[in-house]
Amino acid sequence: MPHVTTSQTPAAAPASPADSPLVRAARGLPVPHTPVWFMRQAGRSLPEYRKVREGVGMLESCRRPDLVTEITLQPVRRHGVDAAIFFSDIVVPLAAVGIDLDIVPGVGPVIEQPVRTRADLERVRDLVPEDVPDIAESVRLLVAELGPTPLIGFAGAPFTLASYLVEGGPSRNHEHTKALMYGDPDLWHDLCARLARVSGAFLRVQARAGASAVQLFDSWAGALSRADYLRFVQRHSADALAAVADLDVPRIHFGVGTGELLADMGEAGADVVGVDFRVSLTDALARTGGRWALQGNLDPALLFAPWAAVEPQVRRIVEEGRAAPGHLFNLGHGVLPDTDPDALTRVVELVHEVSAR
Ligand SMILES: Cc1c2[nH]c(c1CCC(=O)O)Cc1[nH]c(c(CCC(=O)O)c1C)Cc1[nH]c(c(CCC(=O)O)c1C)Cc1[nH]c(c(C)c1CCC(=O)O)C2
Repeated sequence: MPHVTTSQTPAAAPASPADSPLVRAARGLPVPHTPVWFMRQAGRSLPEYRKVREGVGMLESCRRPDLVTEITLQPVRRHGVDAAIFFSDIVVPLAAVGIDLDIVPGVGPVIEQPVRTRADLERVRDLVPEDVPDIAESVRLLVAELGPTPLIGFAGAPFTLASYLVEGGPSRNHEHTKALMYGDPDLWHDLCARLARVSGAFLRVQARAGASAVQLFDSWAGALSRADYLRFVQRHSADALAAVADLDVPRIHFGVGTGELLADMGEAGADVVGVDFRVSLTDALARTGGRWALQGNLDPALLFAPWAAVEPQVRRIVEEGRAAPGHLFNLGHGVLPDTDPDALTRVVELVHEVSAR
């Protein structure tokens, strides 16, 4: 691969998603500029999103290829980000295998009957491609529309999915989850093994249909001690990531409050470790020993501050990212619903400008 010259400005399009700045940075290859995308870039911060979602439930919208493609493309058109993230939700594959759940606005996923006993486990069956033909169709439509811009597929990690299933919904303390983990480790590992298969199969459907990278969201892994992560969780996330190991798509592994787990999350089989806003990229690099590319990590709440305050933080993160084997600029967690979309567009422009080489 020839070194990309400085004449290649951010506006110069790569030939294919596999040669895009995002995929190259994820592999630790030289890039014309630091790629940037935002978790939850598709969603309520955009008026055009709210418009197309009017009167359509969240889960329904995730299963309609016309809506999935439109919503996924909206932030790419508006912000000029370096990747699209597939519009879906971490609970979509759970619903697809028949678990009765809903996504309640302002609350999140709510499970009709929590999974807490051996008998409940039977409801967590394997996901087969025939369960989600619409997902593969949406990915194919998107890949055709996106041209050289890569599409990132994703899934929830076993621990985060287990937390929703065991608690029955969003939880601050994850007490039922931890009670199960410690009270019946065999049942816990069986549940997570099933979830790893669901998660891995969902990633695989997206990658086989043409997604150029995948992200495993273990959003709530930061609720665990390192010892518990290693004992109860890491192997299952590794299994989910291993499901796409043969497909040549870079794998991003992200969690919130996981500063103590960054190397362990890399060890699970990632190419890129996601860093939230609590740990600087410089510290994250020291903690991971330069073994993985890094993704992150502007505090999403900072986007509510005046631009004059945001700008130096964006510059700092780009600078810190230069020392990493590869850097994918992102927020430290998802875009907050009331974010001014123009602030996101400005961040994209600034990242491209200051990182152009
Ligand atoms: C934990 C988690 C969930 N879902 C997801 C995670 C992991 C990422 C994270 O840590 O935030 C992942 C997710 N959910 C959604 C996406 C879309 C793609 C993107 O990032 O742009 C992605 C990647 C759409 C969504 N998922 C959800 C929305 C909002 C629903 C709506 O628009 O009505 C969107 C756009 C709903 C959802 N789904 C979930 C929550 C906590 C919520 C918020 C509930 C609320 O505040 O209303 C579960």
